[in-house]
Amino acid sequence: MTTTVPKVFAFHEFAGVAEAVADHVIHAQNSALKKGRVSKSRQMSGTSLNGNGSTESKTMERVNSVRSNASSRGGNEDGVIKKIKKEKERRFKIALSGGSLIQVLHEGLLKRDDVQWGKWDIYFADERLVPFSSSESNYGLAKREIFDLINTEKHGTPRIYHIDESLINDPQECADNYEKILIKGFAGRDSVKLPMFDLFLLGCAPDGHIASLFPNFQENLRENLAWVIPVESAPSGPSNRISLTIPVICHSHRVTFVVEGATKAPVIKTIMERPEKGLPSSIVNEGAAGRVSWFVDDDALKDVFVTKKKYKFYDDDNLTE
Ligand SMILES: O=C(O)[C@H](O)[C@@H](O)[C@H](O)[C@H](O)COP(=O)(O)O
Repeated sequence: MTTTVPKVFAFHEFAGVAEAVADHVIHAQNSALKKGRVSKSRQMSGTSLNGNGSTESKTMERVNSVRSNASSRGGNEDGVIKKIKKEKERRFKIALSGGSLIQVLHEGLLKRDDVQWGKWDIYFADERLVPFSSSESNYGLAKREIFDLINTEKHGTPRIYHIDESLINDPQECADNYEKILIKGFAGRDSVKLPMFDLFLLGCAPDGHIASLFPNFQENLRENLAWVIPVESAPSGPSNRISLTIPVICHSHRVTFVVEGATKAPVIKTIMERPEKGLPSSIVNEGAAGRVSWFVDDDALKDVFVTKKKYKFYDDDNLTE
């Protein structure tokens, strides 16, 4: 394994992590939707976007203006109109992990006014096979801490793709079913070898697991066919789970780790300084090289020898990406 150094953004405290992660997520959203020109990057109030992200009237205004310009020039406007409509249909595909990441997103995203929730397709990086009402359910936690708190009238309703709760007693069936949900959402397996998320958000546990991929479960880490696998006898937390696989994570447009707290310092040290140990995060740092960022607080970076960067907030008003 070659050593690939990801971008590591360091923060003095938790609040800083939450704000920066929210900004990073919204930039990924704007890049995916190419809507940067509509929103103020750190807008906390002002004109909001409706459930379809761009307002219906804005799109129609653009379509009408293309029509009248084209007809005054005697040109064919169809191609341009198709492009505008296609842009309107774009969606932001994101995968969420569970754990403390959900609290970070709660703190950072809910106060931002430029989240186009109505254009989000939300999937889960992994799920613990417990009822949604359990405090251990990733979907349940995200629902209570984020989805239920979105002002959907103002920002629209995201499409949320979770596991089928009726299958929690059968990990293989549950994984297969969730894979089918992904296949449907990503235009079918025949046409895409791997789904491509715009943004894949991960935490990292003190034992080194990411999503539900545990360091000593080598077979799971080597899986290269399935998009979703069952995980049984997990060494921490609920023992039955499902997880998206390494190739799916690494195929994402952006992969972002969010890690805080002193208990994580030893594992972060190993990930950053000893990639040859092959911890799941090191595999991702290598497999998605150039697309990986880490948002880490100082406590988790204690005694870690790595180049730290200061996060710069985006100004998406002039987004051209
Ligand atoms: O269901 C899971 O176990 C999570 O998806 C898992 O991968 C999580 O991201 C890490 O355990 C970190 O969790 P903390 O941030 O809470 O330590």
